Amino acid sequence: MAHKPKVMITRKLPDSVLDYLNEHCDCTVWEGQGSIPREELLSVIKDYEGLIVSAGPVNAELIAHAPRLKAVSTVSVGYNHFHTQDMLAGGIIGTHTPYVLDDTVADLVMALMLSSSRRVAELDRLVKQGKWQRGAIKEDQWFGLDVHHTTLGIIGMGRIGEAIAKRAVHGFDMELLYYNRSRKPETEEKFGASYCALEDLLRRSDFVVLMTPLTPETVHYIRKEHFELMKPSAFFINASRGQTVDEQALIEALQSGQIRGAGLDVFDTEPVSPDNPLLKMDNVVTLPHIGSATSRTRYDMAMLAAQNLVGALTGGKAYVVPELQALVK
Ligand SMILES: O=CC(=O)O
Repeated sequence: MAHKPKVMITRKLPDSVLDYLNEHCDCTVWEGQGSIPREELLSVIKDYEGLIVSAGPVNAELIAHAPRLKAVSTVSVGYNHFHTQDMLAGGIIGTHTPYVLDDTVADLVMALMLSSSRRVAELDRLVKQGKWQRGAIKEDQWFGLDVHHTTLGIIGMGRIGEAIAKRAVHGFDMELLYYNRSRKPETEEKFGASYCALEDLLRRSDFVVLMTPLTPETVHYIRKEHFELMKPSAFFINASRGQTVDEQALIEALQSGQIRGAGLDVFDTEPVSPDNPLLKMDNVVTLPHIGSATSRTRYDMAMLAAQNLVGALTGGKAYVVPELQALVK
């Protein structure tokens, strides 16, 4: 019988994904609560050739404990937990799950825009608290701001940025500005989008959506001086990674009224600390990092991560992250 690579799976996966993996690999699944403790992972990883994760650093420390490791597959599109220099030096292939979540994350970004500007979460709380009584509150106190026919600025025009652009331009008649490392002439044509400098985008947008991946270059990419440029009526939406924003500067911009509100799916520290001031603000919609969390998309991501791992271990097809593609050429 052909050699089946030993694979460690550090998170729960659907049964049919496990069945697929078991056909190709000799699998061990972490059965404990939550994610596997680091010490536990470091102590068992020495026997494994493959690893499935969704968080936790894949770095020199882990690689030093893993003499047989060949590939790590993350069940996420973001791979900021991959220390790609260390992986390159160790010859460890890293894969991720692009494409399958683009529309689902774009839907959530629209939800954050709509719920922050139309005060959906805030007014839902108010109704449930029995405060919807005629005359008790002046109705215009509940008014929000429109999404349609306003200006959207997207920072980071990748696949998810494009899926947001499609909804915003074709569904909500929004004018689209974008800032990206490189210009995207096709996107400009398809959505009538204008490429502009970051500062210009911040000044002109009613909604600023941050979609840039977290890399060493994008840590605290949006800071105090950026919020200072935004309109007092603008909303800041983040569904990328919390560390792409200086969270303290965001808190201060919201407290001082420099911007009108925010829709956040990600935080500097996750799970977010219960005493984070953002949780006390009615003008901020807070979600627990659920951008891709629909049953179908999470299933597709799990299956793609499994296929990636098998592909990476057997020389087949896999979505290897760009920084590590040299390992499979
Ligand atoms: O945040 C989710 C992902 O990177 O897939």
